[in-house]
Amino acid sequence: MSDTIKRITQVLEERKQASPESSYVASLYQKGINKILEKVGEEATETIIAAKDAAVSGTHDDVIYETADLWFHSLVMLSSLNIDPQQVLDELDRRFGLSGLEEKAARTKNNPTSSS
Ligand SMILES: N=c1c2ncn([C@@H]3O[C@H](COP(=O)(O)OP(=O)(O)OP(=O)(O)O)[C@@H](O)[C@H]3O)c2ncn1[C@@H]1O[C@H](COP(=O)(O)O)[C@@H](O)[C@H]1O
Repeated sequence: MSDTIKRITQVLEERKQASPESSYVASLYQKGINKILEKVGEEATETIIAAKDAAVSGTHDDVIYETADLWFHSLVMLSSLNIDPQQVLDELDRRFGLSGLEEKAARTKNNPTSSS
């Protein structure tokens, strides 16, 4: 796992014992999964808007900032569900080198009614 993800994951785990008054992450845990998912959705939307702006303006600062917010809140979501981010990285590793088009063709062949 990257050192950055490892360090953040460790802090997110520690924040499960922290008070919501002293920690943003603890305040999210206290508000619960629906609030955390709301933040993920909000940050995803802000990332899309920033990326559309970046595609026109060519400036990248906002899209980097918003993507960091999105990744961070996704890590909070995983942590709140007690899912190790390494499992997501393992899944990406498993897919590495497997063409998305081939994977989709195999999936459609096995389940012809699947539309996604
Ligand atoms: N990486 C982050 C990080 N990225 C973004 N944020 C916070 O995420 C929030 C983003 O939400 P918004 O932009 O919508 O701001 P907001 O209006 O305050 O949010 P709402 O009140 O609407 O929920 C801001 O409060 C940011 O400060 C983060 N907060 C914490 N971390 C990491 O988590 C660690 C633990 O943080 P604490 O639990 O606060 O100590 C920190 O040391 C950092 O490493």
